[in-house]
Amino acid sequence: MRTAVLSEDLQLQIAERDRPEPGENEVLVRMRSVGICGSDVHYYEHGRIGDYVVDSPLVLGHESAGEVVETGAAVDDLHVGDRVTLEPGVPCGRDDCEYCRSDEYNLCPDVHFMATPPDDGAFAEFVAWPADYAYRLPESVSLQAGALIEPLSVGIHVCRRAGVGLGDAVYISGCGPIGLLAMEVARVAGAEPIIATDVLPSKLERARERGAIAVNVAEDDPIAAVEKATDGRFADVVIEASGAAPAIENTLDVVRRGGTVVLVGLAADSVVPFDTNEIIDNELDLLGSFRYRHTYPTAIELLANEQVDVEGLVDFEMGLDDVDEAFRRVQSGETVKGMISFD
Ligand SMILES: NC(=O)C1=CN([C@@H]2O[C@H](COP(=O)(O)OP(=O)(O)OC[C@H]3O[C@@H](n4cnc5c(N)ncnc54)[C@H](O)[C@@H]3O)[C@@H](O)[C@H]2O)C=CC1
Ligand SMILES: CC(=O)[C@H](N)C(=O)O
Repeated sequence: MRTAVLSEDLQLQIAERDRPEPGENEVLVRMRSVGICGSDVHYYEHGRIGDYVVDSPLVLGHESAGEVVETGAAVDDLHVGDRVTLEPGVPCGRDDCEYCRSDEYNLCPDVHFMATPPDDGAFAEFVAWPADYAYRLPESVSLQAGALIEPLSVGIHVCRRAGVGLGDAVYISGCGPIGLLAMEVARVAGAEPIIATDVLPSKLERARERGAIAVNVAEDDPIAAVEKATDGRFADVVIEASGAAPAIENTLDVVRRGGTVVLVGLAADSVVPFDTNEIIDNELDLLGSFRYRHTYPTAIELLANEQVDVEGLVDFEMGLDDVDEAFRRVQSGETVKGMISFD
């Protein structure tokens, strides 16, 4: 089968690999649609994210959907022909794992996560995956939308962490896929107004189309903008989804007293100055949000009910053979989401 493999010297090339055999609790999925995530592009450019280093050939891609073509002997709830999306993180599930036991499985330290060294991802014609982490898609949900359940899940988890609710003023910095999808979920939860910031007009336009007050922080003062939008009250919830140091610093200036700040964007340099007394004086809840847990069924429902739009994020779709060109397009920074489709 064909796969797109990133070599140790950071060449992204098509390589032939053996088609995997599904284990007894696995399904074999013929891939149909796989999104290119910022983390894929980061590995492609730098060969590492923190301690995860591409020191042997790695198949990228973790936003995936396809069709079941074979099932393991012990799988009885999925069948050949089912259209599925794959949750890319499979925790260890051991009884002595505190996180798996407590159901905070996204925090399992021994998770296997697609396209995170040494675990291969989904830019491959076939992927064998545990059936427990493969979710059937209703007919009304396209395979492209199914693949984008992964970043949508990040948005659901961040809104759950923040407890976004009816009438909350939500401020989101960063209008990439994560910021925009957090915005979609916040809107469904009843947030109003939503103030979104970025430094690129093309990204801000996507936020505006989705009903947000869009602020270009390269030109305008975000603090004044949020003050005006909330009649001086400031944001109930701040979601930082850019990873940019100035935006992270800014979070404390745009949140109301007693409000919540959730950091989801990963900073290139995680040492960002914070006025800790401000956190205390204003009794802020400062939270982190890491991937997601129990979000796939919710995401499928949101899509089936047409409550959120994920396909509107997609700028282009290319075949697996053009994967390198597709990565270069995403690298330009002007697109929100590029997809690889399979024949
Ligand atoms: N915590 C988690 O579980 C996850 C974290 N991430 C992280 O979330 C962040 C967002 O992911 P994507 O949307 O895929 O990235 P992205 O790179 O597509 O989007 C980031 C956006 O922030 C904008 N930006 C840059 N400087 C800014 C500033 N000063 N103020 C406001 N916006 C600014 C950029 O122009 C860009 O549109 C990344 O740091 C990524 O690594 C992604 C997935 C999961
Ligand atoms: C940080 C990422 O972008 C990636 N989706 C991950 O969850 O590792």
